[in-house]
Amino acid sequence: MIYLFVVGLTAAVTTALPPSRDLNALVNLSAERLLLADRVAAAKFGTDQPIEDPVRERQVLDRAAAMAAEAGLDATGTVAFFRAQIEAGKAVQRGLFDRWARHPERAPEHRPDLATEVRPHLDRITAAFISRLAATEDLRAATRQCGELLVSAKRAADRRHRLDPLHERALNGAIAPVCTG
Ligand SMILES: C=C(O[C@@H]1C=C(C(=O)O)C=C[C@H]1O)C(=O)O
Repeated sequence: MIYLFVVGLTAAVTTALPPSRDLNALVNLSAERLLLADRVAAAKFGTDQPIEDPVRERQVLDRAAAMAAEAGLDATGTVAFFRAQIEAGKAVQRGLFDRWARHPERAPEHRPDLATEVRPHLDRITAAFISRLAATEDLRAATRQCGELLVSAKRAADRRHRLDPLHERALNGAIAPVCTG
């Protein structure tokens, strides 16, 4: 009950954004989430915590679906969008594990705490995503306009975050569902 109230309140606040004319903020959030995968990987590398955690994934997707419903977004499409974010994030984690195993000198020295530091940040990004998905609902269709806006937003995010090939490829996967309507 309290949970539903909090979800409702969050959605009411997060959907208050005016409609967007571009996809820049949405794609930027995807890039930010992928950069956070570096901290997720740093939290897990050298521990027995696996990259993939199906229980946590279910929680992320269920929360996104609940928030989508509150915001009047299509739950199936929203879950597909978050599934793409999760898969892209795991691809980054795998790439970093591989890199750090081959070059231990490049492995992070600090191990952030997944539960208290990193996942709360990911949860805030989920709420921001819902808000941005609602603000871009009109733009996100299988149209040429959406495709062009997506290419432009992707270029802007690549430049802004100076993404390396690992993150750049992952971002391609993360934004693939944006123009599927
Ligand atoms: C980010 C994590 O790693 C993986 C990716 C997840 C995600 O992108 O939300 C969730 C669980 C894990 O499968 C995590 O464990 O929190």
